[in-house]
Amino acid sequence: MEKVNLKEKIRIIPDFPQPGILFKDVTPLLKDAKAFAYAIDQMASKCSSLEFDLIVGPEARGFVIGAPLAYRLGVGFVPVRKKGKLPAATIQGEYKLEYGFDVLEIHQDAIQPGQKVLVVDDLLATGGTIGATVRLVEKAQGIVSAVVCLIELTYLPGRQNLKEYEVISVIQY
Ligand SMILES: O=P(O)(O)OC[C@H]1O[C@H](OP(=O)(O)OP(=O)(O)O)[C@H](O)[C@@H]1O
Ligand SMILES: Nc1ncnc2[nH]cnc12
Repeated sequence: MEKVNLKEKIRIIPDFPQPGILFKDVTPLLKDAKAFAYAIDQMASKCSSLEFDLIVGPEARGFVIGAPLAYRLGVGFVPVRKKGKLPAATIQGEYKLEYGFDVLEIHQDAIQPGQKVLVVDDLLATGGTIGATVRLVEKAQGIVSAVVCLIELTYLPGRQNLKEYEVISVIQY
């Protein structure tokens, strides 16, 4: 596939959603068919040597990236959602964001004990969201093979906060 400069497709919005945050807006990348396909293919190729049975991704941007990656890699997708959205029995975990707190949930029966999981999101900042997602996978007795993100903010301690896990990213700031 023809190379795409993915950084050119990411728009940086200063002071969103609060002062001091440089928000990395992936919507221009998502609406560009070639860039979106190239981004998913780049993520997929970085996963080629890993063993996994499932992708787990957190709401909302983790769905937009995790679901096409699951399709591309030929595995199923399991959603992790913000509190109160999943209909069946759940496991819950609290987490801290670069800009706030929230609770995430996964269906209790979404992962079979021992299944290998790739945790996927659009962006790794502090690692709060992915850390909470990893904890939910492990509470469900899944095994985290790796954490895979499109974007990594290397000026924040996401990778350090996930140091027990392999962390893969395609674009770094
Ligand atoms: O590494 P962290 O500090 O946890 O930050 C990264 C998370 O923040 C964003 O999600 P957000 O909570 O803004 O929700 P959204 O996907 O629903 O927009 C992003 O999509 C990641 O999930
Ligand atoms: N700086 C940032 N840009 C986009 N999404 C984010 N999630 C957490 N921090 C973010």
